[in-house]
Amino acid sequence: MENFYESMYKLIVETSTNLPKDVRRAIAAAKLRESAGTRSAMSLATITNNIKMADDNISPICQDTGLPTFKLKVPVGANQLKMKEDIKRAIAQATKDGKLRPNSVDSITGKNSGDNLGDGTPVIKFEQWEKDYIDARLILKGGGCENKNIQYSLPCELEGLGRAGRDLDGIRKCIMHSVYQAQGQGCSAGFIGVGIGGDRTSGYELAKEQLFRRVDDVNEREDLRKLEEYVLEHANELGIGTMGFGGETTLLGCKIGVINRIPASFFVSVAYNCWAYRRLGVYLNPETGAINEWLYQDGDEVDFGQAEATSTEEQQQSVREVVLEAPITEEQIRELKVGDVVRINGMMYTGRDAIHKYLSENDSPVDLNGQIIYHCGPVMMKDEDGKYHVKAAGPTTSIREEPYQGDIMKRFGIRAVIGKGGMGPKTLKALQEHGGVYLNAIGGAAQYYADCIKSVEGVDLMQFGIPEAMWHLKVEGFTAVVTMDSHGNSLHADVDKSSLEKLSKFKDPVFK
Ligand SMILES: O=C(O)C[C@H](O)C(=O)O
Ligand code: SF4
Repeated sequence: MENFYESMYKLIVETSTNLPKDVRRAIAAAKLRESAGTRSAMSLATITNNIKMADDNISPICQDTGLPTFKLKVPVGANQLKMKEDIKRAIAQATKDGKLRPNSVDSITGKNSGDNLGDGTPVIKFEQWEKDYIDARLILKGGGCENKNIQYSLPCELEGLGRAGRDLDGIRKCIMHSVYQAQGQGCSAGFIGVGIGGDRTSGYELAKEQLFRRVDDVNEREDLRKLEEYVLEHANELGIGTMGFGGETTLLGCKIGVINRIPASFFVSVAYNCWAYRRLGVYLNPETGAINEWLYQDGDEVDFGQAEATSTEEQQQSVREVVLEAPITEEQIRELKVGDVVRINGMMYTGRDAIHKYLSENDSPVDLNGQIIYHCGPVMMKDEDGKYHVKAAGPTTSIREEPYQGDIMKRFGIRAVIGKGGMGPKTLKALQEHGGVYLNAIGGAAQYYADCIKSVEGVDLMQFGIPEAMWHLKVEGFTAVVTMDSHGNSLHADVDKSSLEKLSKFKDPVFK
């Protein structure tokens, strides 16, 4: 097994940096469907650009490299203890090399282990089989989409859809609802794995197992094949679109599996995966551990078309572009409206969960008056001179900061926050009262945004670990869309409302 460590290192690096071809094909098809010039089309262009940049830089597609989860099928007699040790070593090395973000934190204290190793991380699952080779697969599923997983216990009442009973049609309603409730927060357009049956644990297990299926495979069960096709077609009629901006493509894949249950329980478990669907696999020689074959990567190179979606002159004119540089005044903010595209130059400060809690109880280490907060936990690398360089830096889900955001903006005079997925009524009210704006960046576009960051000018609160620290970033041409303005408008609230109306069209029974 002399090559096993090296094979696992390659599997980790490829999974983090090289999006599988079956996923690329689904994204390319979605890009063709969106009308040029819309916000969704522009977002998809940024996404495909980002995928290419990750290829070229061999850097993480998204900064959140998730909870690494390995699934291995091994011949009888293979030494699982040795394999586990090699996998852990490869994880630590890939983290050191900036291919994975240090993502393993103590659940209670929040202390980051720094190397992605710790109790329960990474997840490694073994199964024995009769074949004479090793099948090793890895999925890097980030936190934003993981938080949008959902489990239904049938029968239940669902917003928009009414009663979901204990039958195929009830299952259909749950799956449609799961896509609606995710909105853009799991970085749509997404992929879902569905597990029918089992208990709460094995149901989710089965749902996640479905994410290892190929995007273009066909379910062997006729009833489930029909259900998969139905969901894929109709979920795209909800109008949630890329990043929840509205549009034609909300879902890129739906895979459903079923296992037995016990009479009292009827679970439908849904695992939501963002467009940055990073899962790969290899077949290995069981003696040496060398890679014999890569999975999911067959077929031609995928051409995403032009880097920028073309738009008609009329559409271009309807999108207003504004350049902002901090410190920003209240007047500048009041001029911004939902739909405006903002290009930012100059300074911004990262702040996510730990910083928001900290700022709610303490003074800020820097003057934030007129400044911009970026909800982001980057991947950083230190060079020999002790200088930090950004390896990946896309936005994180903003709604987690909802309890703090409005108060913090008012207290410190912050004028703009950048994140993804939108925020709730409390923040919207604060934006209106204080004169603030919420800017939506494209989730997962970590290479694209890293490229806009010209230098790291400093860092505070490093005790929270790399992703949670407050990084002082100097940016150029950092582009985001105003989705909540200081006049009480929220694109997120609008899309939520209209998609709920559309969801209710799927109330009537379809599968008898
Ligand atoms: O943790 C992050 O950087 C992002 C996270 O995956 C999210 O989607 O919110
Ligand atoms: S930021 Fe978006 S693309 Fe990245 S892991 Fe989170 S949900 Fe996925």
